[in-house]
Amino acid sequence: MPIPPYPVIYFIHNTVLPPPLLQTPIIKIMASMILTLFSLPMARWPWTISLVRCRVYVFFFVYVVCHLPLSETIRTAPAPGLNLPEELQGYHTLVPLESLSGERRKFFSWYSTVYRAIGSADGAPYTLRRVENFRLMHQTAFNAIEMWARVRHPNIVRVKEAFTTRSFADNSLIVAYDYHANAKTLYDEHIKPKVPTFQNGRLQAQTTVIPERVLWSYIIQLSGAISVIHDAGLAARMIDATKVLVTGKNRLRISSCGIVDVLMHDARQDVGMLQQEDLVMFGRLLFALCCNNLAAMNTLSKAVETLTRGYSSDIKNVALYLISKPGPHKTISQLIDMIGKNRLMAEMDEVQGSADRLESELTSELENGRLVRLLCKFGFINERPEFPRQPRWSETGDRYIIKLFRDYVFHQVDENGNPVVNLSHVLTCLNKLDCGTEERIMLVSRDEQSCLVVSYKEVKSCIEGAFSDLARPSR
Ligand SMILES: Nc1ncnc2c1ncn2[C@@H]1O[C@H](COP(=O)(O)OP(=O)(O)OP(=O)(O)O)[C@@H](O)[C@H]1O
Repeated sequence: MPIPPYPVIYFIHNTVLPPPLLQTPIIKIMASMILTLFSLPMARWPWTISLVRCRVYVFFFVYVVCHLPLSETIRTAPAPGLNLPEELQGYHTLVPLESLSGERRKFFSWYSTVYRAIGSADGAPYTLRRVENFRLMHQTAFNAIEMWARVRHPNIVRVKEAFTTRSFADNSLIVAYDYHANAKTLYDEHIKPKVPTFQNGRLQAQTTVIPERVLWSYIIQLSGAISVIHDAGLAARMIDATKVLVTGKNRLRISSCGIVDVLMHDARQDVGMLQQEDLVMFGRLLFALCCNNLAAMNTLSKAVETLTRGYSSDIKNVALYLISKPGPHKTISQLIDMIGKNRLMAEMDEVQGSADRLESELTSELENGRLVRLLCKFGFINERPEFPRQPRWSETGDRYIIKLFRDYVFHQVDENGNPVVNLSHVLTCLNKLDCGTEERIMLVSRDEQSCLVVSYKEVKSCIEGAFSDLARPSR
């Protein structure tokens, strides 16, 4: 079935059905029914459905089915009914990453919304933070964004660019960032009250206590990020549980960098002072995480008490140091010294261990990729209906070996004639084929009239020959 061109899908998506219908379970059921229908032989299709109409429906429902499980990972459909611009200075397919209904918190004095959008230049997803009704007074406000765009750190969400636009029917400021699928804020991950669950037969509120080991990892990651920001002559100005993202297992990234510099451009402030404020904000964040409460610092003595109950004196010292009075010796490097080399080494070991785990996962995916490529070649070569009478593809030609090998791998039967479905046999054969080993196997035709002894190496060269023959533009 040909893949429908994007404009067709887009047209159907936007015109045929009202958007809310796209989300309903009934559509899912209808979609699977139509797909089943399509998979039936043509003779059994209801006569009322013409081939063309059916194809349109199928394209549409395949499209809907593909897009229904919209998750943080896959957001490809433009958000319906929100009147979002279709194109925004090199971005398209805007999808809000937060609810636009209900009470909205202000971002400083402005309302802001975060969208995921696709960059037209590279097709990659980006995050756009839009500040509503913001009038840019001086173009120089974007100088800071240029400095931020040069900052690269694994614990900072990369700033891409900033621009103003009237595409939302107001004066909006847009700052574009890298997009991290499935990102949650620290607030959502640890502080937001969770739905109560049944435990030991009773409905109980869920509390999340962050283990001390994880907290140290957070402290180390954020210290590294802040250190790079301060070294670049900048200040983060937004170290807050709602602005630090968790993008993987305990992996933190400071988001929304640079935006405050643009918003507050006119109130020029000393960078040194702002960097001192970063440290205090970092301390507040630590208290919020340890006490499970964003406003923990409002009653400091209680917050210190809670922290002391749950964590070591080293954590308490770090938190108190961060919220202490600014001073020339209060710096992020001083904090890194306080963390100590043992904890830094432990974090490094953890990072290397996790890199090893990822690499080994990736290696098995590579193996899978090789096997899928081989299977695709098989699919292309076997049972080509257009060559039944050509000698090379006949029962005596070299392509016959491929057919017998396919039977050897997939169509073996036991002594009672029952199919043998043995995945490890298939994988072993395909791996030997991929390596082209010298090991020889006996291939027997289905009528047992012909029998060939060949090596995997020979089968491999037959397959490669047949495939390159097929792939040649003019045979
Ligand atoms: N770079 C990013 N990549 C992926 N998701 C992001 C990115 N930045 C923000 N998000 C997601 O967008 C959502 C909204 O972000 P936002 O900063 O507005 O958080 P918030 O909790 O709604 O804060 P506020 O209450 O201040 O609006 C969050 O769920 C966050 O996970």
